[in-house]
Amino acid sequence: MSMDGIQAGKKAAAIEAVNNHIKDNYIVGIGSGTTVVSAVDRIAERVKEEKLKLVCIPTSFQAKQLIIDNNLVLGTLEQYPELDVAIDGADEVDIDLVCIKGGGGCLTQEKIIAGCARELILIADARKDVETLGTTWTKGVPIEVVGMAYKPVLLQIMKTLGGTAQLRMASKKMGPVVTDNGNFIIDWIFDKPGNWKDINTTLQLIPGVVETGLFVNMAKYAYFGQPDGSVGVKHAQG
Ligand SMILES: O=C(CO)[C@H](O)[C@H](O)COP(=O)(O)O
Repeated sequence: MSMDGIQAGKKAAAIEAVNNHIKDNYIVGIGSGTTVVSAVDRIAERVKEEKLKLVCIPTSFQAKQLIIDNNLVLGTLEQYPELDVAIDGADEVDIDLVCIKGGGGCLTQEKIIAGCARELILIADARKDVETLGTTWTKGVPIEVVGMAYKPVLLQIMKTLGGTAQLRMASKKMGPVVTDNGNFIIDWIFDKPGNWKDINTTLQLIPGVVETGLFVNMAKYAYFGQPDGSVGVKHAQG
C-alpha cells in the first residue's frame, strides 16, 4: 500500500466515523495519532456547518493542541467525567476488536478516556484490520511504566510471558521516550497471540506498570479505510 493510499484510507475512515457517531451536544473524547487529525478536521467542519455544540476532551498533548487549533471547545474529565463517544486510532485491531494502541505513546490517557465513554470508535487504514494481533504490527504492545521500575518490569514481563521487552528510546533526544505523564514506555514483542484479557491482567499486576496498550472489550466499532476511499465497518459482538 502506498503512503498516499494509506493516508486516503485513514482520512476516509475518520470522516465516516465522525459522520456516523458525532451528534449535537455530545461530549467527545479526542484520540491521538495521525488518523485522528482527519477526524478533528471533520469535527471542526461539522461544528461550523451544522452549528453543533460539542465539548472535546483530549487524550494527549497532541490532541489538546488539535482541539485548540481547530477552535473546538476544550474540556477536562473533571468537568465532564462521562463522555458520549471517544474517537481514536489504533496500531492493530483483531476480529474481536481487541486492539493494540500506544504507538504514539499516549495509551494511558487514551484508555482512561475510552473507559469514560459510552462508545469507543476506532479509525484506521485497512492494513490494521487483522485476524490476530501481531500480523502487521510488529513493534509489540506498548506498556507505560514508572521510570525507576522499568528494568524489573521489563525482566518480569519476559520471565512471565516470554517474548522480548525493550525500553522505547527517543529519536530527537538522548535517552528514553518520556510520556505526557512523565513515565517511560516498554514495547513488549510477544511470541504468539494468547488470551489478551488474561495477558492484560498479568501485565497490569506487575508493580510499576501504569497501563498497557492492550484494549480488550473496549471498542464498539472499528472503521477501516481503503486507498480508494471505501470504508469497512466492524461492530463488536455482544
Ligand atoms: O495509540 C495511538 C497513540 O498512542 C495511536 O492512536 C496509534 O498509534 C495509531 O496512530 P496513527 O493514527 O498515527 O496510525
